[in-house]
Amino acid sequence: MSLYCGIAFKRKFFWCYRLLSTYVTKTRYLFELKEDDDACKKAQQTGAFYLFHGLAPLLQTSAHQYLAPQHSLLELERLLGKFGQDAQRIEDSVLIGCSEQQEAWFALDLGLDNSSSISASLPKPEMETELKGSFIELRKALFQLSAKDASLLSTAQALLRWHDAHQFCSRSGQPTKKNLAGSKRLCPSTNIIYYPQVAPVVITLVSDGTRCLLARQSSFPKGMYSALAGFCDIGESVEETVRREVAEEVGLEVESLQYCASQHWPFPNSSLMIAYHATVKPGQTEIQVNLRELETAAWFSHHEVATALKRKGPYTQQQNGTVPFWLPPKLAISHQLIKEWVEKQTSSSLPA
Ligand SMILES: NC(=O)c1ccc[n+]([C@@H]2O[C@H](COP(=O)([O-])OP(=O)(O)OC[C@H]3O[C@@H](n4cnc5c(N)ncnc54)[C@H](O)[C@@H]3O)[C@@H](O)[C@H]2O)c1
Ligand SMILES: [Mg+2]
Repeated sequence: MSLYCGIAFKRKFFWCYRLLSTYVTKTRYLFELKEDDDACKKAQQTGAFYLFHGLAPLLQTSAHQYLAPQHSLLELERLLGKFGQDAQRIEDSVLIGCSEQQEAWFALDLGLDNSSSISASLPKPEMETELKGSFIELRKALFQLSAKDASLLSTAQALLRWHDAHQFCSRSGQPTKKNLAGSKRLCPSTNIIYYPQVAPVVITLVSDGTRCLLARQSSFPKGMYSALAGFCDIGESVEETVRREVAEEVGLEVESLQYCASQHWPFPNSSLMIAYHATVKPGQTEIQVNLRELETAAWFSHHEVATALKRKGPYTQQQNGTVPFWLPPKLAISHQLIKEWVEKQTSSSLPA
């Protein structure tokens, strides 16, 4: 063995036997389950299942919060048997993550009518009674879930929706087949592989140095304002999308940009929200609202925004006919963006 080979061998040996961190081990395990149907089938034996009906997750109520119950494979087989369904239906489930102890987590929709005959929709009220919970629209429940459940159920819903909408090959028109984990679909006649899609969306909090710009769409709950958001067009960088969206929606030109954070967002389909702080020139702040996109937009002072952050909507109309101005709840990235701006303004106004 040459000196070079000896060093390479030792390096390889060290690499294989080095203790991997829990995070790396978990990531590699999930990768294996996505690539290998047999490994995924084995993981289902000891895994936990989250149930959905027509894309609404099964939830149980506990002290002003919703909990997402998990079911074992055995419980699921028993449930399907009770409703005259074949256990083969479990193959429709999708992998959504795993615990640090490598317990794999799956999601299964019992209400979607699949192209295969084994997957007829199961009756919702009877299932709810049997499962001692309710299937609740994710949009209504999201902000009353723990951060972990919200993230898991958002991923699950996005993935289940994508599979439901991509059962046929867009080239051949033939049925596509999902791999067991649900990380892709294959058309057996053209060999085209389809992967779950995510739409990039920018969300921008515009500031003129002392105030920030917030807007409303008519579809928002009454009184709620948020930062400006918009889908990326094909061919654009995210920076270009920020500039275009701000110009399109409020008629202002962005001067500088600063990246804040990103978030998966399951509505309306599956978006990757990419959040930015932006500034406009102090002298160029006159808003021209694009009424085809927004109901209204306005500048708000630090004090107004800091006060609104403390309010928890949604609100109903008050006796004088007004609704208090409030902001999206904690789990939404717009909240994080606005909170960060408020904190930055507070610290920059403090004496050094
Ligand atoms: N998580 C948060 O904090 C947060 C806050 C605000 C908005 N959002 C999300 O951001 C998204 C985008 O905001 P917006 O509605 O102002 O976007 P927008 O300003 O781009 O306007 C929406 C319009 O864009 C078009 N469009 C282009 N590409 C699209 C695509 N891939 N999917 C759907 N429509 C597309 C449609 O005509 C649609 O009506 C919304 O879906 C909203 O749920 C999330
Ligand atoms: Mg918009």
